[in-house]
Amino acid sequence: MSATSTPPGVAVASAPAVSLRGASLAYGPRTLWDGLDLDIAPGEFLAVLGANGSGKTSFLKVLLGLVPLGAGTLAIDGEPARRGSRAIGYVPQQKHFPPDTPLRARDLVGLGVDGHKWGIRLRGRAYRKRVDALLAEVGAASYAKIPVGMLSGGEQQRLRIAQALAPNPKVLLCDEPLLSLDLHHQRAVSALVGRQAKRNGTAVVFVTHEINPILEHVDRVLYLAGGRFTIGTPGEVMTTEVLSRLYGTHVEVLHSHGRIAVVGMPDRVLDGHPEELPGAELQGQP
Ligand SMILES: Nc1ncnc2c1ncn2[C@@H]1O[C@H](COP(=O)(O)OP(=O)(O)OP(=O)(O)O)[C@@H](O)[C@H]1O
Repeated sequence: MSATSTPPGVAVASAPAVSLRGASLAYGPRTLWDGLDLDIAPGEFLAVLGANGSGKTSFLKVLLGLVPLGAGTLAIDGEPARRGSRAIGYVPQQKHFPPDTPLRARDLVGLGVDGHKWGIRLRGRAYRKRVDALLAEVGAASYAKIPVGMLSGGEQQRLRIAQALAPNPKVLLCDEPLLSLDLHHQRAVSALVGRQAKRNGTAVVFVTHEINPILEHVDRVLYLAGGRFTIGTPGEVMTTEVLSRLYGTHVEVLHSHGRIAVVGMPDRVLDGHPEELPGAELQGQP
């Protein structure tokens, strides 16, 4: 499948929010991906899928400017990737705040609103209104004044998402943001991120093990496995033929009631060769 393609339903006129050409990443002798050509358009929602260790988080680290490409080029909003770019919002893989963190929920979200203006914190009405709106959007208004360390993992995660959305970024990078959320909040957060893409033109890169909670929002999938990848719409990528070819072994992709289950995925794939068979992982668990 061709790697560089225009996402369906996304306007072609605008310059890409993310552009990779001939990109590769390797740690020592191990290549995670190679020859990656990919444009992500403003407003596009890209899901990044793959087994443990396939390089999903590393892909985000490259976009964040934390890990250099081995070869090829990367532009974020037309500029070379760099640490601390205001064009990027980032929801990291979840870590708990220590219980004694001296920050209330609304202060954490507020850092996303004015965190870049060191020393000039004009916390007036507009600031408070924006923080209140963000808290309401992620369903966190009721615990706005609670210290973050006292909150549950799911509650903390909703705050991180609000913080990442605060500057209205050009590109939103999410690393497994639904992990500790219950089903209701998984749906709410997925819809919020989907809205951010479509209404505000934010390009979303969403790393996940489980495509079902975000399926209705996803434009394209980047699927990584054993040093190889494939890119396309969920309908193009999530098929028995395509994933069996990618994994180099037979996996079965089942579609039922709008959900997708991948059955028979190898536990680990190293450099294109399945290591252990027959593992099974369901992507369709409710
Ligand atoms: N700095 C590093 N140096 C060497 N190897 C690394 C480094 N960072 C990651 N790796 C290796 O690269 C591979 C991909 O790691 P990465 O965290 O990107 O995978 P992932 O797909 O996000 O995995 P998971 O689903 O388990 O979070 C792993 O085998 C990991 O051990």
